[in-house]
Amino acid sequence: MLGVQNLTVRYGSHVALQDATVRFEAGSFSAIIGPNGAGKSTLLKTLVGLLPGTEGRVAFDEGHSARQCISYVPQQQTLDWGFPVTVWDVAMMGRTGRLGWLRWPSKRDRQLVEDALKETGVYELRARHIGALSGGQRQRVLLARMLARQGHLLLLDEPLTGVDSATQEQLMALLKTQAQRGRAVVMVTHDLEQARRWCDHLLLINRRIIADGTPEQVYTPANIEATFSTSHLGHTHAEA
Ligand SMILES: Nc1ncnc2c1ncn2[C@@H]1O[C@H](COP(=O)(O)OP(=O)(O)OP(=O)(O)O)[C@@H](O)[C@H]1O
Repeated sequence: MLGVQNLTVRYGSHVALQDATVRFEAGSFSAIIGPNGAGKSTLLKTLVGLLPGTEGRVAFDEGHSARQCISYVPQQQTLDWGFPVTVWDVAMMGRTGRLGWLRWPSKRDRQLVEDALKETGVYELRARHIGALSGGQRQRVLLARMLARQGHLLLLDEPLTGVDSATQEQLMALLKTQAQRGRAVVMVTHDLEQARRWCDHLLLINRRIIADGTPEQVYTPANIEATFSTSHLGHTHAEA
């Protein structure tokens, strides 16, 4: 459904990602895994279109050419939670765009927001200011905004950070359901074990793609070593 071909991303002279080629399919739940600084967020931001000036190609299959079909959930800590809006308002942004609404919500918009808040378990909190939420509740609100958007491609950057283990399981089940409904779900995570249990497609990266396939294909001692060893990082540095 969505892929990158021979993608290289530089920040100034620093090579964050080198010659990466990968596809993410509809109906598949993918995890991007790697150590800090491996280029995981960079890959996600490239898919969303937030990083111009890259080498290589980002390609969508026919019928999915518009970036409008992407729902992106950035890392929770990159957002301003002091903003004076409610849970309902944030979820509604999935329908109407940014604050200062680009258009007035329709009845369908309101229904989709209500459904999304119920599915993520925060409907009861809909009138609450987002600054008054716990970490796990904030993550659910971000997922509600994502669901309300009704995108075909769901891209999530570390959606499990700051979330207790019971809630993590619920959120993973929710994402799995989205994949089973035919969406392409792509998540950045540090949790290898969780990715192995829930995802059918894993991508190990460390500034380049180390391994790409099913959990069984990808989780070999050699691949784990190549992904997480610091000597490899040094090697890539030298190449860059
Ligand atoms: N805006 C930027 N300007 C300069 N360098 C950047 C920028 N964003 C990221 N980098 C660098 O690019 C590399 C990859 O960053 P990226 O955020 O993609 O890593 P990551 O795998 O998501 O890491 P983490 O697990 O720590 O979130 C890092 O070395 C980072 O310092």
